[in-house]
Amino acid sequence: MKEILLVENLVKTFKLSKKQQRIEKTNQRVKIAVDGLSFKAFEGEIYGLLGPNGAGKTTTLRILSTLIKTEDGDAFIEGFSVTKQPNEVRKRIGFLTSELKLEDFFTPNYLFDYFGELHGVEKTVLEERKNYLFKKFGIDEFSEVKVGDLSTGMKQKVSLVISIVHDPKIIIFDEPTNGLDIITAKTVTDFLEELKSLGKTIILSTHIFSLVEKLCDRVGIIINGKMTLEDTLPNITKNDTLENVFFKVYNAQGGELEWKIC
Ligand SMILES: Nc1ncnc2c1ncn2[C@@H]1O[C@H](COP(=O)(O)OP(=O)(O)OP(=O)(O)O)[C@@H](O)[C@H]1O
Repeated sequence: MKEILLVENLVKTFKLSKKQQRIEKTNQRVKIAVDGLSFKAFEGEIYGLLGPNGAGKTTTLRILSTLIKTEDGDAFIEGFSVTKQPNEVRKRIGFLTSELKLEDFFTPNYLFDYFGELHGVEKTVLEERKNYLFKKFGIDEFSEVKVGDLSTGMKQKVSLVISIVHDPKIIIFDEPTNGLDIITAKTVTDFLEELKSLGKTIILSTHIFSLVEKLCDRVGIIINGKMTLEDTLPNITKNDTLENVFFKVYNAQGGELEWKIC
């Protein structure tokens, strides 16, 4: 198996404002969001980062996507360092988060072309890719409708196709089905499986056990910014459910329960 992603000892801390201290119920001025995190992902696999709210999943994925800088350690995508070669990394990754907000004024058609050109995708390739993806996600009917007038699900689908406009080798999804209705969520999860079958590596963060059980080849459980358990899904679950395994690990860490109900 070819190693596509290598994450070594990432560390990220945030200064907490008074308001954040109140929310986090702490007097500490600094929050260690990611605490020496390491893991690997291989070609053609779906890797799930599973963890409760505030575990450090989003922060980790934002470091891998070169949106924020790590304070220590490094991560390598096809051997390129996120700290030293961010431009090379950006060519090879697509990043999607439900927090991504597309500009309301533009149409899906315009945005796809704009980001495609930004990534230097050749015009005929871009057109072919757009036709395929817009048809697949039912965007073609809305391609000239301004984003501001689209439904939430359609906006999310547009964000998804734009995140992969440059056909990246590794696709990073932060909570890929968050806020989607069941039909759109299924379209997205089916598409993740299709990407995997094309040899792409997918890293996704989630707190939904069933999503991990359905999709992921390997799983890393993050608690308090630390990797507490990492293995293939069958090795992690053995004869148990992922949920049971997770709570055993979580309780062993002395964690307080803070888990979204899905
Ligand atoms: N910009 C920031 N400033 C201060 N604290 C932050 C910032 N970003 C994240 N944090 C804190 O870092 C910790 C990890 O946050 P992160 O968003 O990475 O967790 P997560 O695992 O993605 O959680 P969730 O499932 O809720 O999205 C949390 O305690 C969060 O409040």
